[in-house]
Amino acid sequence: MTDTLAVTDGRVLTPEFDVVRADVLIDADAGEIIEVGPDLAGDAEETIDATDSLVMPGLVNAHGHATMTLLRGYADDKTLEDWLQEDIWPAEAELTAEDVAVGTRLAAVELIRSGTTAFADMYFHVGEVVDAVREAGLRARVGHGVVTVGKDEEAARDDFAESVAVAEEYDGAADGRVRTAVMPHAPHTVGTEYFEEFVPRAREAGVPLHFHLNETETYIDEIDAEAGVRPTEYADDLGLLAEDTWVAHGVHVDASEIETLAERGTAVAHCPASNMKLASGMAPVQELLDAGATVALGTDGAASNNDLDLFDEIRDAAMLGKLAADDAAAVDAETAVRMATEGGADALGFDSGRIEAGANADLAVVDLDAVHLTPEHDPVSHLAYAARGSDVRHTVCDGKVLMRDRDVLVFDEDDVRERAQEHAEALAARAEE
Ligand SMILES: N[C@@H](CCSC[C@H]1O[C@@H](n2cnc3c(=O)[nH]cnc32)[C@H](O)[C@@H]1O)C(=O)O
Ligand SMILES: [Zn+2]
Repeated sequence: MTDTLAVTDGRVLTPEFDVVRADVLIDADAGEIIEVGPDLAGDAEETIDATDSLVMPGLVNAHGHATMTLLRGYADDKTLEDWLQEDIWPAEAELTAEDVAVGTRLAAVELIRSGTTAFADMYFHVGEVVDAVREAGLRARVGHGVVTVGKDEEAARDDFAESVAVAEEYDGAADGRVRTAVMPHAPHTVGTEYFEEFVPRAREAGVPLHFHLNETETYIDEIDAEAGVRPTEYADDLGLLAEDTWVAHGVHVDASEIETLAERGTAVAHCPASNMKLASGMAPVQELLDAGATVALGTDGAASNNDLDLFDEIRDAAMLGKLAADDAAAVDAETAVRMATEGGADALGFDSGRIEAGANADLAVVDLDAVHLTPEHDPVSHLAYAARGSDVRHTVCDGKVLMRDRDVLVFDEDDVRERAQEHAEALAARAEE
């Protein structure tokens, strides 16, 4: 007999965005939703209570660098270029595999606490990331980030080759919860000849690609100077754009680039908090959506955010989307919540982000019994504009309970925090030597 779990006595956010009273019955072994409907508790071996709560799809963080939690608050208030070159890259040069293990666990606890069940990760020491994901019970699309600028030919080729090898090695790890992608950092930080050599190899390996696109004007100028075209056209010519590819940011995309992304089916992971903090600009999210592009949400690394609470991104995406469009009706509440759930799942290629029979059992149960959520006119409005990660009571991923009544079950949280503090201090000391 299969293990079953029922989420009982709550209200459920349906794929149509109706809110209905229903239980959710889950096959915990298969990690799938069996049924959504009334009175299913009797059929289950284990139950979790959702009284006064809203059961929503687990949030999907579609762009980030989990280990960068160790650099949270390390360097703030700078442009992207200065911040990376003066602070982040020197610190990352000192990062060890153990730092990645510790930092990714810290990120995992934060994600679970705020109802995120799937995330994307572009970093290095990917084996450590995979181990942390396995232990956390989360779902992730991970990859090794490639930078070739400043490297000699051999080191550059090794870096890209490693990204392909890592993607092949770990795809399907952690009972299939880990999927992979080849992750060249950005069009301007990887040389053309390396894209030409390795993109076909990534396609042969059957894995997606993920990279930063048009994050700042400076980055666009670099491609313009080198190739005389917009970066999206440059990426398209190199075969980088496809349905299973998703890009981060897409801040400064013009009308023809928006059309290209939509035509290729390449999703955009919008990172509003990171874009505001680094003053990168305002992504034309409503225009992307109107063109038919899939838009997901990401936090980016914690060092440019400075947390991993996707409820902030939902709210920021709605707010910034209105400002960018100069239209208060742009990026409405439902749209913003959809980007953080089904948009992210579609971008990352997971059958999650919807609470319906047959989908992955990835859920967040949000406690609506709170002063800042009173009164209730429209729960979807609350999810977009008033709820926060700390309102999440239970987190379920792949049919397993990762957090119950705000108690994270998969890690010793105090131990994770203590080790993160130690590793962050030692890292900062090495970087300043
Ligand atoms: N193997 C590469 C590492 C690339 S990982 C991905 C990189 O993205 C960097 N990163 C973090 N946030 C941002 C951002 O907002 N824009 C661009 N890069 C970022 C991060 O610091 C990390 O170095 C190397 O040898 O340097
Ligand atoms: Zn990034």
